Amino acid sequence: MILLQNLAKTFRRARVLNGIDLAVGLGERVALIGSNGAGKTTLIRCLLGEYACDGTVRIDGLDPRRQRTAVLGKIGFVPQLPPPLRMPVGQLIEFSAALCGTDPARIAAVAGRLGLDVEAIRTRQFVRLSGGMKQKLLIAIALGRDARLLIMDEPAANLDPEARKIFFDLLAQRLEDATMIISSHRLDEVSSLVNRVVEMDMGRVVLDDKVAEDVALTDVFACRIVLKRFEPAFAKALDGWNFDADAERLVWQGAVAGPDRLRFLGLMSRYTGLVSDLSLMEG
Ligand SMILES: Nc1ncnc2c1ncn2[C@@H]1O[C@H](COP(=O)(O)OP(=O)(O)OP(=O)(O)O)[C@@H](O)[C@H]1O
Repeated sequence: MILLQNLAKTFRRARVLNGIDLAVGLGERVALIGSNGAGKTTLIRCLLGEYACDGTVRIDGLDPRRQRTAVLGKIGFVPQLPPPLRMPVGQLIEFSAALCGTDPARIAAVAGRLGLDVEAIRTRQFVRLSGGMKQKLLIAIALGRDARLLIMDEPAANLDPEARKIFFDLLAQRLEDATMIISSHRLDEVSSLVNRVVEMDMGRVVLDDKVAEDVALTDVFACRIVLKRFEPAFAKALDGWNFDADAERLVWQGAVAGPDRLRFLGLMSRYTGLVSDLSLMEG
């Protein structure tokens, strides 16, 4: 469904994507993780055809630069930052619905589930809504249609906890019919949704893990983590995982149960700057 071959993107002289090869098939749900500036948003913008780039980008065999309308017709997209649209909310919903061939009422219904009363804000300019309200509306536009491909860039970042939960419930209802790419800083939040984790660092893919659904309930992984320096926050985060540390508290060892593996990696992804080595060995 998605094919990237030797994808590279340079802004002025800075190489931001550096030879990315990635194939995402039908039904795959990818968590795109990585620290700030790793290149996640740039990769997503290349997928949407917003940037000219080197290498190959194909969505269902189509080139998003040359066949932009056809490609965007397939994608429900939630951006990280809302566009500064002056259009009133009602008009934006009508416009988006017409563009995606869906019923505006479907969009309003999803917004309602997320706690956004569209009728009450119909005449307000989109740009004047709060950050969370904008996010809810953008999610409603992406989910209130039959897109087979959902691309979401930090979609839950501005949502309150209740809306966050409903949003993930809504996505869970699409597991059977949609291929997803969700960029997130919180792998623990998306781990129950995804079946593949792609981690980026400095414009490259540094981890590509498809095995989430193969991991048996009984699998146990021996884990060893080496830190560059000790930080109390790390020790606190490992509380409850039953890890032992050496005297300097730089080398940590323990066992991680198979089904907890993604949640554990999500936890570790918050400490990428601190970890110098991490191994998970199937026992
Ligand atoms: N339009 C642009 N012009 C110049 N540099 C850019 C532009 N967009 C992104 N960059 C640079 O590209 C690098 C990757 O940025 P990108 O937004 O893709 O990272 P990210 O992984 O999405 O980060 P975050 O988690 O902070 O959203 C950064 O160094 C950023 O400064």
